[in-house]
Amino acid sequence: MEIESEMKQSRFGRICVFCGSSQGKKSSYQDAAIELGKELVSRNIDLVYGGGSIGLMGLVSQAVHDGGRHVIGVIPKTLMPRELTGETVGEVKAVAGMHQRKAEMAKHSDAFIALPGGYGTLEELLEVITWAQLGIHDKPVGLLNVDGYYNSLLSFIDKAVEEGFISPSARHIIISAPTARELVKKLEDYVPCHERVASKLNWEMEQLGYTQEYDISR
Ligand SMILES: C/C(=C\CNc1ncnc2c1ncn2[C@@H]1O[C@H](COP(=O)(O)O)[C@@H](O)[C@H]1O)CO
Repeated sequence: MEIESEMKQSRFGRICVFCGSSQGKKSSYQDAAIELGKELVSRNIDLVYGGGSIGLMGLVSQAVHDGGRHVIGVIPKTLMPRELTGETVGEVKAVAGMHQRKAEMAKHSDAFIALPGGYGTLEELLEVITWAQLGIHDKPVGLLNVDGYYNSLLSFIDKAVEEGFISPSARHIIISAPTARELVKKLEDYVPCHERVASKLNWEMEQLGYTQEYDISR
């Protein structure tokens, strides 16, 4: 029993989940979103996500909310009408636009997980990977590779390493696993080991026009 409670003690207070605004064709994608929500609840981790109730976003947020953990949905004002994104559970943070949303989601999270999704999910995932590579943050980034959904992306990234566009140490930024339980366990154990382009710099997202309140490294 003691071992069980030790296992559930997380180093993360909040995890940001990127995922499809669609549900995907296979029920395994929907099951994985709910499983991930339950896994966060079992480890007392709160959720940060893109807001709304559509697609996998709705399933993961509902599962975390139903389990009694806090949910923060970060949503641009233009996407706030209910007919666009549905009802948001938990706390809603309204932001000016997509860039501010990503910075705000990152700032409030201790780690990131991508479930299956489309362009939006890929863009959010690749941005936090790029930020890790640059040394803007050193928060773990996980890919929930449900039913091999991300196999071709992982192969492409390996190809980019082979061809000299991604350094082998930066390849280690992405942590992947087929189930939520295995993935969160790996994220808990993650130690950053890539060479940062500009380590220990106090990034303030100046390039995006944000001030110190958007420093996501802390
Ligand atoms: C475009 C319209 C509705 C989409 N509604 C969305 N509401 C909230 N957040 C969204 C929406 N669409 C994309 N996102 C963000 O991107 C990620 C999912 O995108 P994907 O392309 O489905 O993978 C998600 O994490 C959100 O942050 C009106 O027709």
